[in-house]
Amino acid sequence: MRTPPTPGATVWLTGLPSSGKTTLAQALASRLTREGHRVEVLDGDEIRTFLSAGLGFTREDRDTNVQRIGLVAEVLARNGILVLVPVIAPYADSREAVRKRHEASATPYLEVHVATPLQVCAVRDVKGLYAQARAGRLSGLTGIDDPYEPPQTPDAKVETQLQSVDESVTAVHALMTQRGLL
Ligand SMILES: Nc1ncnc2c1ncn2[C@@H]1O[C@H](COP(=O)(O)OS(=O)(=O)O)[C@@H](OP(=O)(O)O)[C@H]1O
Ligand SMILES: Nc1ncnc2c1ncn2[C@@H]1O[C@H](COP(=O)(O)OP(=O)(O)O)[C@@H](O)[C@H]1O
Repeated sequence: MRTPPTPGATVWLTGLPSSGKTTLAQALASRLTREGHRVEVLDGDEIRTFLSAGLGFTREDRDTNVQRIGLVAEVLARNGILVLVPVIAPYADSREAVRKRHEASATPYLEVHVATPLQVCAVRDVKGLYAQARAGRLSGLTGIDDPYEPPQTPDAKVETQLQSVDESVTAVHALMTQRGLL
């Protein structure tokens, strides 16, 4: 007898720039793929090059970006894919709308707060954005002079400043298993 297929799901990784969203999503995707799952990573930078081309970083544009990504994620997840979304999504109401979209189709949705402290993110500064902001060459950087509303009740909180990438992957993987998604 065939075992029933596991459902798809969206796992949204929200957090500051350089918090570890992309690294965690890619490492988790590799593990899930090795385990035989169908996985997609909706990478913020790639989405902004195509699906959200032309959008900037005003509140309105970020909301539009997040809702577009939420729609694509829900469509994929509803059709059995595990969708990992490493996107800042700084506004709580915008994240809530994405959760509601998933609830409306009974599609599993997990919100993971990649809760690396700002000071650690600013030292990592993977893309040099914090340095640009310090030098006065970039304004509206999330966490510096643009808001980041931390999730009040995330499904998980990942403290990457205290863990290796493997440990963070294991934590999210364990949550997905516990919720019956794997
Ligand atoms: N002003 C400003 N604020 C925040 N981030 C900025 C900004 N300008 C460019 N970037 C780069 O764009 C990436 C964020 O895109 P997202 O689509 O994830 O952001 S959002 O959810 O629409 O707010 C983000 O990627 P990550 O560093 O991977 O988070 C940044 O590299
Ligand atoms: N436990 C961890 N999880 C994820 N990233 C980590 C962790 N520990 C250290 N890092 C490092 O933090 C940086 C995060 O960068 P990135 O994933 O591009 O962040 P973001 O996508 O949030 O902007 C990478 O250099 C990564 O190697």
